[in-house]
Amino acid sequence: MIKNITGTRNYVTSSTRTILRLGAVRFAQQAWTQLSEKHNIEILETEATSRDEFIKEVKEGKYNNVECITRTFESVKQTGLFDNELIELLKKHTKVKLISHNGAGYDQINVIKCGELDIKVSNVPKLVDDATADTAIYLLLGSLRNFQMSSENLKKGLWPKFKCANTPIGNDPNGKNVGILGMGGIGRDIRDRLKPFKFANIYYYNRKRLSEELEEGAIYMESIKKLFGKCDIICISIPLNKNTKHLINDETINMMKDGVILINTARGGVIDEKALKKALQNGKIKGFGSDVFDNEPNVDMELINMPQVTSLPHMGTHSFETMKAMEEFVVENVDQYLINGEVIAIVPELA
Ligand SMILES: O=CC(=O)O
Repeated sequence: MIKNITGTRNYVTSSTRTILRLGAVRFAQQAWTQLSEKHNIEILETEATSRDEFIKEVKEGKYNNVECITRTFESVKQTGLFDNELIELLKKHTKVKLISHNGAGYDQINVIKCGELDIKVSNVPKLVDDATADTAIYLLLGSLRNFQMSSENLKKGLWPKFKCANTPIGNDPNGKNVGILGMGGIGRDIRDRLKPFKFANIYYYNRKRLSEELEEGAIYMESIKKLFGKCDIICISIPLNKNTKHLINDETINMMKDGVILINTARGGVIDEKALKKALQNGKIKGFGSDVFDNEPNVDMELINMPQVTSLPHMGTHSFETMKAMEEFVVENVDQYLINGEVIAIVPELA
């Protein structure tokens, strides 16, 4: 008899299903316990603190019986990316059939390779939308009004000597055009939150135009160029993949209006940060509000320290309710897989 990590006692028999759980469980202990009570499972965790150590464990056969892997965004520190090398190794040294990722964005996983090797990948759509859209609104208002800068100036003691602690005068949303690049669940939730702010128009670009019902008054632009040419503020909410890597670069920044404000709650890799810094320096981009950065958590401090930048350390879904729901959804995907080999949310590339 083994004592499962969840505390339930299961016998490991030939029918025991093995799960490798990567990354901390903060709020879904009960869901994991219920899973252990429902199925005859064994849950393993890694002791690796680096990719090299993890690969060693895999090669030594520690995970030979693993059928499902659950992972978090942060567990990349222990395993590195789920790239070709790691996926091939896992295929060779385990029985992996499912990777259940805790997050909407799954750019850390080469899902195409997984598909080729008959490994399903599930993610967490929808549940992240509200918290991420809230974050976009915070960044948008903060960028328009220079709130982060004012707070830093306040801490530096620039008040009362200077009015508003010497913060430059900001702008209202009223009458401006706002654009949303990527009109999936998060983009649509951003649109809904933007409505009360009296923008002149809410434009969007998406690979496919939405039905009128789903558009809910947002105006479709047929190209990124048209969207960028119209908007005073642009919110980015597209996934990172090989087509969107550095989509915001010198050329596309040139398509934008002078003095545009850019908001990113998607992934840092969508923006070429060299081009971004240049555009912030020469004023083409007036403000940048972002929750995500290239090479995070080792971010470019020169960019972070620019006064026009409103920044957060990737905390779009960092709220109790959302994190709990996301963790529980990962368990639901595993449950479904254990029942019939399917998952609730397969990533679109493998659907
Ligand atoms: O970044 C957060 C997510 O992908 O869910």
